Amino acid sequence: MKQTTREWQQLDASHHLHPFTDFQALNKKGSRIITKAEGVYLEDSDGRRILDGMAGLWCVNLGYGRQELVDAATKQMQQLPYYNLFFQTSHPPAAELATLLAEITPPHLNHVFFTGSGSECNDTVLRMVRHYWASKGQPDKQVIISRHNAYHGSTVAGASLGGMKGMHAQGGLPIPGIVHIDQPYHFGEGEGMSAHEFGLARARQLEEKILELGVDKVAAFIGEPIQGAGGVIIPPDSYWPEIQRICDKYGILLIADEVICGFGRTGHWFASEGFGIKPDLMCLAKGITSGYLPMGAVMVGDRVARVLVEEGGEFNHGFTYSGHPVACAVAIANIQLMQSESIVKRVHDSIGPYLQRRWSELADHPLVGETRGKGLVAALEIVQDKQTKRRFPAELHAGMTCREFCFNNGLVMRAVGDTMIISPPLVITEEQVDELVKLARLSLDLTAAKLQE
Ligand SMILES: Cc1ncc(COP(=O)(O)O)c(CNc2cccc(C(=O)O)c2)c1O
Repeated sequence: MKQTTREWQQLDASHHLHPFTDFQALNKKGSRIITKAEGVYLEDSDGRRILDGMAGLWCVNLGYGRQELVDAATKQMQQLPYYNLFFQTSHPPAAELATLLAEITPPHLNHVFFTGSGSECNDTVLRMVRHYWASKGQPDKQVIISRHNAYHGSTVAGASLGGMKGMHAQGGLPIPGIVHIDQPYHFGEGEGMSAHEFGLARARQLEEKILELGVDKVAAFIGEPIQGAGGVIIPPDSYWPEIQRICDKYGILLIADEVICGFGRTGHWFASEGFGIKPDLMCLAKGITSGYLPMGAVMVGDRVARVLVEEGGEFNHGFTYSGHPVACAVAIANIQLMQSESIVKRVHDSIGPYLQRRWSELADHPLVGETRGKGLVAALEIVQDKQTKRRFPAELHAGMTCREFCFNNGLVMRAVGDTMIISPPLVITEEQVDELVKLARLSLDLTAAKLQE
């Protein structure tokens, strides 16, 4: 079906409702048609090459065009394209991937519940932790505490666990039994406190909330080690150890949502290791298959797995595509490539520090109030005044303006409000990091000129 860009755009506008999109605005503008990709580069229907600074949606960790992943999918598709895990059946890819995940995740995480996405992971953990406490004779321990501006997906439970007002406003969310405390966003909400004291203050809101609700009502706390879609909110070092201490003190379960942070993104296989926390449950998706096929997995810690296995009876939950065999085969090949190419070590020891060093040079730009990052995820804050950190008036849409300049200059950067984000494939080279930073600086220059018009 060879079409011109305009023809693709017309078909798309006539029939396709995009996620998180103002449909009318996009139809006026016309969608950008991405037709192929290789390494860290996309190509659009006009042949333009674009450096994918977002690895798709934080997920194409091994980059595009990895033939090993295509071969793994083809082989499994030919062998067994689908079978389910419901009828007391399993298949080799599911058993092999579960074993591999138990090996590469922290030592107390030895059981896997497969899903089809990150949102489905979070729906799973909500039901799982409530079932866990009910199985222990404490059915009233139902509440899950999350954070404002968290992102945990778009299903009803995922969006409710998330803390995004715009999502809660559509569909009558959050559902009961989910409450939110403030996020550890020092740049935006630090109120003049040092990072250390701010991290403790925000973590201690968890203890206040537990005591307000009653320990006998609280099932778990959920958090992204680094909040991704909320704007790459990297908590102060004092934050996570205090959260862990409070969870341990009151015996509530700790859920780490590593859909973005997992699989090497922060320079560790899993960010929980880097932040020194020991989650009872860990949600994984995105990088598990480098985005080549949809997959999610909930890692279940021994404390929870023992109760579910020995006392839980049948856990009435699961999905048609839980542990899809082809997705499992691609995930196995993906993880094995990460191991054989020492991807995580390279992020931790070389390309991660290199990117963070080059990225931090942008802090001298007149528009930039702060740069921050860890491993191969980074952000910068666009401000009108560097000293006071005053933002531009919202109606100027500084972030979206910068994002458009990026695209037009051949770079994908994500804008969350006036925070610009990068999360490139983990295989990016130093030369490509240089190109990314150069294009980012050019886009900031163009944005500054536009905002001063
Ligand atoms: C931490 C976290 N948890 C759960 C999900 C949901 O995963 P699924 O999408 O596979 O159901 C996510 C997904 N994160 C996500 C998804 C789509 C867009 C963006 C963005 O930053 O624009 C971020 C996520 O970042």
